[in-house]
Amino acid sequence: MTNLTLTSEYKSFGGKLGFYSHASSTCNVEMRFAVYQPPQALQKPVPVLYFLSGLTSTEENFMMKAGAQRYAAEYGLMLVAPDTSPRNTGIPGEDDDWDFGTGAGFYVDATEEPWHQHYQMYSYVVQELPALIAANFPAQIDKQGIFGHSMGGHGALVCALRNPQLYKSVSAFAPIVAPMRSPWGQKVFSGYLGSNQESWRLYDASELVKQAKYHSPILIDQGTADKYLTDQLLPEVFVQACAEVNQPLTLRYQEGYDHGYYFIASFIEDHIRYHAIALEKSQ
Ligand SMILES: N[C@@H](CCC(=O)N[C@@H](CSC=O)C(=O)NCC(=O)O)C(=O)O
Repeated sequence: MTNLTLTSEYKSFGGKLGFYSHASSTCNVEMRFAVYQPPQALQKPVPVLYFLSGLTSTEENFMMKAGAQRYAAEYGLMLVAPDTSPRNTGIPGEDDDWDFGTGAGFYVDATEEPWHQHYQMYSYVVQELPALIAANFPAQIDKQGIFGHSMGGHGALVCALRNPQLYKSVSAFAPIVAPMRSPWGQKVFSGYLGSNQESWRLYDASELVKQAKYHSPILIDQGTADKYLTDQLLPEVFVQACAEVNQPLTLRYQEGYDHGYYFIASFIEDHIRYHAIALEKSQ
């Protein structure tokens, strides 16, 4: 494997789950990610589905808790889950808050010191990681989809809306769809991007969708018992933005579900099927 260290590997649903580390040229520090290769990948290259996790998560949470491998094996998709931030960078205070710094890279390219040198999660996810996947795994790199949860749902929407040619499908669980209006978003954008809110717009799905519609319908699941629903997630802002530009959106409010992985696991099959169909159809 070029430039990758395999740290552990497990057989799962006839396929292979591996955890990897590597020296990242984008984040200038060691980065980690997980890859699930379905059994079909033994015979031929398969489409790739990236999952971006939420605040405090690592590359492990999704693979351990979502129950996704069963469906990835059924539909023949490779799953890739990166860590949520650089770690152990030496930046003073990087571990002080659970919603800023370590575990909270927010999928932006930081422009502010001292974060700028390492916190380049947008470029890492969109450029360096897909290049590593293409070089080291049996991946159909022209068939990539992306999804995520909460902070990672925000990241997935931003990556897809800014790079519709790279991502043929996008979906999210309880995403932060209007970070410029949410306390989490305002805190991290101030720290990573500075006070000029023009630069924040590049990382706000509700702003981006108004600039350029996405080529395919977007799927979002949102629990009604999610404690972050009304102050942090603000799905109604995205609904309004999509309506303004006639962007097809399926937003499903799931009665009684909270923000956690029991919710994600309940609807993971729908999301994987949605991506499998879209990636199969894509050119
Ligand atoms: N520590 C926090 C709770 C953090 C939390 O709920 N993280 C979510 C994502 S929230 C938005 O991005 C998560 O996915 N956690 C990982 C998991 O495995 O559940 C607190 O004390 O409130």
